Amino acid sequence: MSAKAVSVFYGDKKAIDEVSIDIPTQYVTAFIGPSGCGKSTFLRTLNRMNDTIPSARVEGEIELDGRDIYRSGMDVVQLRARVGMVFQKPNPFPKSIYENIAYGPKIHGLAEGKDELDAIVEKSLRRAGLWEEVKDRLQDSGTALSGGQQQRLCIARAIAVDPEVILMDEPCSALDPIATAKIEELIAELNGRYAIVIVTHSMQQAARVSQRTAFFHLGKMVEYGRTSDIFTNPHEQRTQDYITGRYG
Ligand SMILES: Nc1ncnc2c1ncn2[C@@H]1O[C@H](COP(=O)(O)OP(=O)(O)OP(=O)(O)O)[C@@H](O)[C@H]1O
Repeated sequence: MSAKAVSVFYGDKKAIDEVSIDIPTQYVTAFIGPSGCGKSTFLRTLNRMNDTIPSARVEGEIELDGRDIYRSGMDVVQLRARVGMVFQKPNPFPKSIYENIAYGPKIHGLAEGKDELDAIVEKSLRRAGLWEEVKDRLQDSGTALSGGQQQRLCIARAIAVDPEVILMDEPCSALDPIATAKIEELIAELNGRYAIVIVTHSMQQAARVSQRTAFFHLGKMVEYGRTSDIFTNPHEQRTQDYITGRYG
């Protein structure tokens, strides 16, 4: 995916100012920066989640496989399958574990029959590291799982429709350290198969899970580069100030 000179407005207020970035498939990209700098706003432009906010307006270009995702005629439901999203708070459907995963492949016509659907459900749950924990209770409600399991269920749900990109907006902020560690391990396992973008407030987490980091400040992307460089040798004073805890 790539963004070129993307600005986002809420009414008259500019929340993102001409951000350009390439999001490569082979890396996990972390978005960091102080609260309110626009990380989530920018993340949501990447699968047009901002369309759901009436006052939001996007300028610039965002391409997926070389085609503008804001072009007229773009099927947004299809787009959100190709660019999946995992939110701060796990949000499984109030349906069975099985249905949480099967729903997407069904509506997108990805399975021919029950056997194929079963196979997608199993593969997605395995990939999300949840299969062993739930294989004997696939008909239980997804909402009855622990918070960490629910978040892995949401990741499995995103995987089930075979996305190219997975966007994660602070996916561990509602989880305890053990559940957080599991999600981080999972991100490492998924790395390379999908382009992953993660918004995080934890610089330790960004350093652990990502290979590329973008630092945002006041709606601008101040610096982007290898995560190791951003944390050890940033070029910009504002990045240096943030990572050394001077603000944020
Ligand atoms: N729905 C909205 N309507 C109006 N303004 C909004 C809306 N959502 C966000 N904003 C404003 O846009 C700016 C960027 O917010 P955003 O949530 O993207 O920042 P963030 O860096 O993700 O913050 P945080 O780390 O606290 O989640 C803020 O000034 C915020 O108040």
